[in-house]
Amino acid sequence: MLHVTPAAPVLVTRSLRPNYKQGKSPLVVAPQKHPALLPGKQVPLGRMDPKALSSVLWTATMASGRAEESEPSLGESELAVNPFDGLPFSSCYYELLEQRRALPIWAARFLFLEHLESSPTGVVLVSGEPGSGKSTQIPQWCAEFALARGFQTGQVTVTQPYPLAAMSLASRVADEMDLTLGHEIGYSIPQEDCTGPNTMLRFCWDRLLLQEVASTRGPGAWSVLIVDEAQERSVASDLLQGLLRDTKLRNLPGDPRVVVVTDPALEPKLQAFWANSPIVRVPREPGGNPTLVYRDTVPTDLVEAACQAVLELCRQEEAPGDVLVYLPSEEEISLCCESLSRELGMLAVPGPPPRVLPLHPGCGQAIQAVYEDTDMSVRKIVVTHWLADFSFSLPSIQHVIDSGLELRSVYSPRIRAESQVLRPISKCQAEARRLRARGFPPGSCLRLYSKSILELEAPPLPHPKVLEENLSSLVLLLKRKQIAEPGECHFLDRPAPEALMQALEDLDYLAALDDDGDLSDLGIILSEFPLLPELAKALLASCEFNCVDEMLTLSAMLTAAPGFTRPPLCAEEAALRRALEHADGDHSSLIQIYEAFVQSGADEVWCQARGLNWAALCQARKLRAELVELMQQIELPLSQPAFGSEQNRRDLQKALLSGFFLKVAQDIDGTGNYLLLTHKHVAQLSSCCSYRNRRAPAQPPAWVLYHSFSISKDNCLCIVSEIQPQMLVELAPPYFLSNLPPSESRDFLNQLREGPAAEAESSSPQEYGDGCVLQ
Ligand SMILES: Nc1ncnc2c1ncn2[C@@H]1O[C@H](COP(=O)(O)OP(=O)(O)OP(=O)(O)O)[C@@H](O)[C@H]1O
Repeated sequence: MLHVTPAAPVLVTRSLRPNYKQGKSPLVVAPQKHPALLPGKQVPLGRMDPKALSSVLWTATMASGRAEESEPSLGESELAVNPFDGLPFSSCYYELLEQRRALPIWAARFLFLEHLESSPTGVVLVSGEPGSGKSTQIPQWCAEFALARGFQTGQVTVTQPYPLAAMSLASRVADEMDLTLGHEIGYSIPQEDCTGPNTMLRFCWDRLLLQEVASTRGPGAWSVLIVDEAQERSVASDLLQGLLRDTKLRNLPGDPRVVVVTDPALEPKLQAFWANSPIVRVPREPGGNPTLVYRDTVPTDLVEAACQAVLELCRQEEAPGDVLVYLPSEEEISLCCESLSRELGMLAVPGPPPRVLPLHPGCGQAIQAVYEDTDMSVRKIVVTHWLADFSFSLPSIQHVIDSGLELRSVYSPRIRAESQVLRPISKCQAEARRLRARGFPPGSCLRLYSKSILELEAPPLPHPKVLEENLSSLVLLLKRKQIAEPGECHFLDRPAPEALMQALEDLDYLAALDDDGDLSDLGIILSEFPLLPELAKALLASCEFNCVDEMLTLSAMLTAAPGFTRPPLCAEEAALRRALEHADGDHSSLIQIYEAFVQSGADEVWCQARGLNWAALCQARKLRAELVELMQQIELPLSQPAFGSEQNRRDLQKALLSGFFLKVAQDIDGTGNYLLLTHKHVAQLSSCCSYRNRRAPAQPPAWVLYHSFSISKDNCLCIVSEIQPQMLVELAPPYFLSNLPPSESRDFLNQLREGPAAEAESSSPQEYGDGCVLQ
């Protein structure tokens, strides 16, 4: 619930406020908050009649009305106060207001506000093309609506499918509303909560909101919930909509509203899903269509083809303007940026060389650079992938180069494996990319593929992620607080029954469910952690095995820094990296890398020299601190660091096996062909695995535990450590072992269980028996 600070009875100078924005007039004024923000002056709950609505909307949204008509003189600006903080608008506000009013969505403002007030379902749909102003303007109008109602049911929350988009939008909207980021406007993304007690508009990663809703943490109430970028079909966005439609999340007092924002391509599906809800269609931008060119064949080297196309544009004097390049993956973005930076520096064209900017999740906060207007005479080349299909609208783009492919991770529940799938983008994404080059004058869009590929191979809409992800975390959340049975919940597209069954089975093996299929006490604790269920289980088990310190590091590294390395660029880098490898396997190497990183003082240059992703390691450090806090809140014991001792090595193995017993493989012929116990699938160690890099003639370990299995390029096991089968027998639930598909490995394990292990168990219950406490 939002706590609104009453107006202070003293004079306040704006310059005294933290994060005070440039450009605001340093006037000394008495705060003049909107009456709804003053104590005892709140607008009554419930529906308002249309006249009251228009009067309240006028007051709330037109408190800045003088401002919106035209930029006032200095004397007038002293009168025009921001209704959200009672302070005069700055000159920046008026500049941005001009830009806002030019957005296509501005024409639909009053229609939207009317629907928000009067929608019979409490839900409003908004459909408009990328760049029309949906993500930046709708939240502001909802904040005005909520202000008119006194924020009685909480803040306005906007979900985004990508954390970086949430962060970037919050910063932009804070500027547009002339408010302070971290105060009235905030954002919540993994390991970063930039909100305060007075935050009334919050941009939130959709997954995080779902986690908050399911757990006991977080606000859990809102005046308006905006589900933005619904066409991205993230699991959390689809699920939130399902729960909202089933009114599982809408039994809140005070008539909270829901706004679902989408690209026009998903509009028919959403309209059917949200029957009887009004829809606001944003008028099309009047800009001309870009010239569209197809290539007859898909180039074998996409990076090279994209670079050549950029260079060609830069050589043409008649083709000024910024360029947006779409490639399939982060790796290709990096290669393309490196190559372009090299070649553009040597290009013989007048003026300064263009600026090359990557735009992908690994960029972190640096992502905002794509919006910064440095020198207008410097051309910007932004290289990106699916992240900028619908988010990150850049107004200066004139030319688009579209590879037409995307690399996505797809999970197969049958073999519990991720695969990296290179596939054509959907027609909807191709159209969104083309529209980025609309404008005055219209630019160009080069598709590095043929028209027939688009027509015959591209699906109409982006793939729903609920059909492509491991659902165990989702099912855990649904079971929490008994929000809904996964099978009963309405989804825009129902997840495959096989995927739900596998998720339930995995949770059952982890002892997260009780005999009735409800969440067990252990399951409730697991659901509190922002970790994969098996990793959360390993962390809990580490309390039993006295290795919490190391497991915390490992959990943070496995979650926040999965892509923390790239293949070494040179022999020196490879040697420095090899020095960080640990003889006990990849998990211990991760701990060792983290500790060395902390010892270096989180030094970026130290990371670069070893080919380590500095931003990912910083993220891991933040997550580790968050996990420590969570452990303390739940009153779980912490332990002293003991990394490197023999006892600690064994303890870590036990803790890991308690969560990851489903991910064990045996080398069946002594040559590195590993049989996955759960599916009888054979895989090899990944080329990054420390066991592969050992000096010959080292033998690969006979039994391993792996973190993930990918069938994409090389059918490989990633992040692998040796285990003892005896330990597996002791720590995995007995019925898991009996349920394994028939194999020599299974027979061996069952023999171990029935034979000496049983004796060992009875004679030495302390050895491995501790794990049973958690089962
Ligand atoms: N983080 C930002 N920094 C600066 N300007 C921004 C930022 N985000 C959006 N804008 C500006 O706001 C305009 C409207 O973008 P907005 O994101 O609201 O459109 P949209 O319809 O939601 O498109 P999309 O679906 O791509 O998000 C853009 O043209 C851009 O100029």
